[in-house]
Formats: sequence, C-alpha cells, structure tokens
Amino acid sequence: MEQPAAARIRVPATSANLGPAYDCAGLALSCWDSLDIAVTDGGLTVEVAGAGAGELPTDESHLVVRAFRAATAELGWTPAGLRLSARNTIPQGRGMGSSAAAVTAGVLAAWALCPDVAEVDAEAVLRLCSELEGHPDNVAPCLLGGATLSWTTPSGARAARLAVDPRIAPVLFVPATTLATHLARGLLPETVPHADAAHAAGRSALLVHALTRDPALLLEGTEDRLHQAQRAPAMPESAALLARLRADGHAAVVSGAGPCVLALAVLGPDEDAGALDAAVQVRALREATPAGWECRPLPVDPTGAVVTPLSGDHDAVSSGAPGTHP
Ligand SMILES: Nc1ncnc2c1ncn2[C@@H]1O[C@H](COP(=O)(O)OP(=O)(O)O)[C@@H](O)[C@H]1O
Ligand SMILES: N[C@@H](CCOP(=O)(O)O)C(=O)O
Repeated sequence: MEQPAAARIRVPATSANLGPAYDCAGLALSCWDSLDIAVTDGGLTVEVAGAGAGELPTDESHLVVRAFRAATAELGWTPAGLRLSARNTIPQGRGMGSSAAAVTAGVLAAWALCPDVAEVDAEAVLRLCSELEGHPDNVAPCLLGGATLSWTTPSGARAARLAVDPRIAPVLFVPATTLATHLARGLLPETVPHADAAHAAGRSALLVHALTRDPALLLEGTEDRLHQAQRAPAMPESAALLARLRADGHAAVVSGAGPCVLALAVLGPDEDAGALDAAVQVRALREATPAGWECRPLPVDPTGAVVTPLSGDHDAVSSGAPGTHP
C-alpha cells in the first residue's frame, strides 16, 4: 500500500494541570494549528502563517521539523526533503500547549508519511511526544481530544480519556504577555511538604469526579498548592485575575504554565450541578476580563489530532486514537 506523499495535520490547543493535577491532567480546546507536510526530492522549506509568523524559525530548528526528525530517526527512515506549511491559531508561550501541538504534529506527520508504516501506533506516538515535550499532560489531550489523565511508566507515557460532563464550558483569558514553560518550571521547588502532596492527591481525585460527574464540585476540585502560587511572581496579573475569579465562585486555574487563565463555567439550568444561567456566567466572566486581555469561550475539542492524506491512494492514516477527516 502506497503512503501519501503529503498529509494535513490538525492539532488542538490544550490546557494542562486544571489546578491540582500538575503534569497529569489536560483538556483539548477548540483552537487549532493546521499543517501541510510533504516529502519532497530534497531540501527543507518551512512557511508559517498566523501565530508566530515572522518569529518562529523556518529552518531545522522549527519545533515541528525537530519532532518530525526525531520520529523519522526512530522509524529508521530518512526522507529526501521536506516541505512544511503551517497555519497557526494557537498563540505561543501562553499556556495553551502550542509546543505540545507542534511536537504532536511533527511526530504524527512522520508516522503518516513513512513508507514502511502501515498505520500510526498511538502508544509509540504518545511515548515519543511526551519524551520530546518533557511531560505528557498536553500531548495526551492533543492526541486523544477531550480531557485526559496521563502518567509515565518505565516503558513510557500512557494516557486515559475522561468523559467530560457536557455542561462544562471552558472560557480562556488570554493576555498579551508570554511566559516560556521552561522558565515557569524553573520556579518550582524541588520538594513539597507532605501536607501539600496529600492535598494535591485529594483534590486531583476530586477534580476527576467533578469533571466527569459533578461539576458543582469544580471550585474545590481545582484548588492547587503545587504550582500556581509558586509561579505567581512571574505572572502577577494572572495571579490577581485567578484570585478574583475564584473569590467570585468561578472554578478558575492557571492554564498550563501560564500566563493564560482558564475558567470552567458550568452551563445549563440544572441547579443541582451548581449551574448558573449560561448567559449570566459568560457575561460575568467577560466583565472580569482585565484590560489588554482577551476572553475566549473555547469549547472542549472532543476529537484531538486529525491526520488527512493529501495524496496517495488509500484512506486516512491515523493513530486510531486521533480522528481522521475525509
Ligand atoms: N506552532 C509552532 N511551531 C514551531 N514552534 C513552536 C510552535 N508552537 C510552539 N513552538 C515552540 O515552543 C515555544 C513555546 O513553548 P512553551 O514555552 O512550552 O509555551 P506553550 O505554553 O505555548 O506550549 C515557542 O517559543 C517555540 O519555540
Ligand atoms: N504541566 C506543565 C504544563 C505546561 O503547559 P504549557 O501549555 O504551558 O506548555 C507545567 O505546568 O509546567
């Protein structure tokens, strides 16, 4: 069976941690980068439109290219040349998982285009993406869609998908400023008190229950002691917004390593679920938006990464987990 010479890869933004579940929970959001990647006779061409245009490199150091090369090396394949055309809508350095999306796109492209591969191995892709990214909590929802739990074993990262309660509506607050994830990780202490570890374990377990069965518990289920306060000096506006939203009863968290803030609104008329009228909630959140920030309701992306062959004579290539588009 002939592999496609080119593929279109669509990868979603993700919000990691969701409060207490540091490095292990994440949510895919309806905001995507789309990349056309083609094998050519030689050389490397990189074009970037949208987020990062004119700023991201267009050579071998481009993150999608680096991830593609890492995957082709694992697959034992050396393509002659490569053409990459990216249309990005995920802002970089904001805590929306742009680097995980880039890594996922590059690794999936290698699997989709490699002539010796019949189908994408979802486990191998998750393992390599997590190694390249350094933690699995963004790449797991990027690949699988919805909300995921992810963890690392001696043989690599693994992930499980959660069925998110459909009343939960993510609303993202996006500042103009950026914070590199590696710098934010450097702000965290080597160790934490046992009481804080116990708090994180309890709240993370509660978070899963609240996300899947009882959204009324989201405010308590998103309480964090492991990273948000420790990183606050690097993003004081985010910390202030977070405190204000939580004091008003919104289940708000720092998105990933920040500086975006994510609020999990609970929509619908079901008072037992702690829901307010949808319009009231979204209006209240919009009114809380600081000057210079953008308030973006972003529904959960249930699908995750999508791979579409752009030529060749066989059906869409996918990991089996990521969806496919006709
Ligand atoms: N679409 C992309 N294409 C190429 N490189 C990217 C892309 N998105 C992110 N990156 C790289 O990752 C960096 C941002 O990663 P990171 O600090 O983890 O922020 P984020 O929270 O957005 O993932 C960028 O500065 C860039 O080097
Ligand atoms: N668990 C990580 C998540 C980083 O997410 P990003 O979207 O900021 O890359 C962390 O908190 O460092």
